[in-house]
Amino acid sequence: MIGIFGGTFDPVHYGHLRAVIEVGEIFGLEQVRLIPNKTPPHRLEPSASASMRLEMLQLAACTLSNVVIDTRELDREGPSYMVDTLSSLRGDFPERPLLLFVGSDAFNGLTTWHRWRELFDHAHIVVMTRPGSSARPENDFWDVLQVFEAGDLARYKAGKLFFQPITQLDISASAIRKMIAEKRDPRFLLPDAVLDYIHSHHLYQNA
Ligand SMILES: Nc1ncnc2c1ncn2[C@@H]1O[C@H](COP(=O)(O)OP(=O)(O)OP(=O)(O)O)[C@@H](O)[C@H]1O
Ligand SMILES: O=C(O)c1ccc[n+]([C@@H]2O[C@H](COP(=O)([O-])O)[C@@H](O)[C@H]2O)c1
Repeated sequence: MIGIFGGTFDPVHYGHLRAVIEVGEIFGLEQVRLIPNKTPPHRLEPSASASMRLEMLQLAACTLSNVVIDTRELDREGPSYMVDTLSSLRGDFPERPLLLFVGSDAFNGLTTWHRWRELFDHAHIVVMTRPGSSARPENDFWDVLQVFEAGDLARYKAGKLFFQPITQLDISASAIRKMIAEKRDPRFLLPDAVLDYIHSHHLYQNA
């Protein structure tokens, strides 16, 4: 099974990294693909450029095993729609179960994503429960798709919805950007190498 973890990563932090390790272990994933977006469809333009967000991700993930940084969204023009990304990954991995991981905050907006129903044609969706955000908006569709045994994800290539609690780390990129703009110290919320990069490139000086 292959894990897919998309994000803006502006910047990457320990909430992301801890989640990647935990889902890799829990589901016995052969690899987790970290996919930074180029043009996020549902939010303002990121503060750091795509190439800087990628460099920070590389610094953060270089010690993780079975993690691949996948640049297909950076290589594509236009909005970084996840349905296009999953369709392209399905082409690369025709026979493997694909697990798209989203935090509960991202899941709560899922029905506003571009062609969202088609996401399930290509992958399962695993919702990682996250502090400050309860993970189940009203939607009859979810009852049809939800499975309660992680083993069901391995039996099908796509199409199931699963909720997975993970260690709760109340860390967000927006809070880190704000701390830096306010000249506060965000150490231990993100890797030192990423923080050094942020300081040396004078990122996030303005909130
Ligand atoms: N602390 C966390 N624990 C679990 N999942 C997280 C955490 N932070 C982010 N995620 C998830 O990682 C994915 C990418 O998130 P993103 O890169 O937007 O980070 P963010 O911290 O949510 O950023 P921002 O604060 O700018 O919105 C999303 O699915 C999000 O829900
Ligand atoms: O495809 C969409 O319409 C879509 C809408 C909102 C978010 N996404 C993707 O979902 C992932 C998490 O989004 P975010 O905003 O929490 O970084 C990231 O890979 C985004 O590109 C995708």
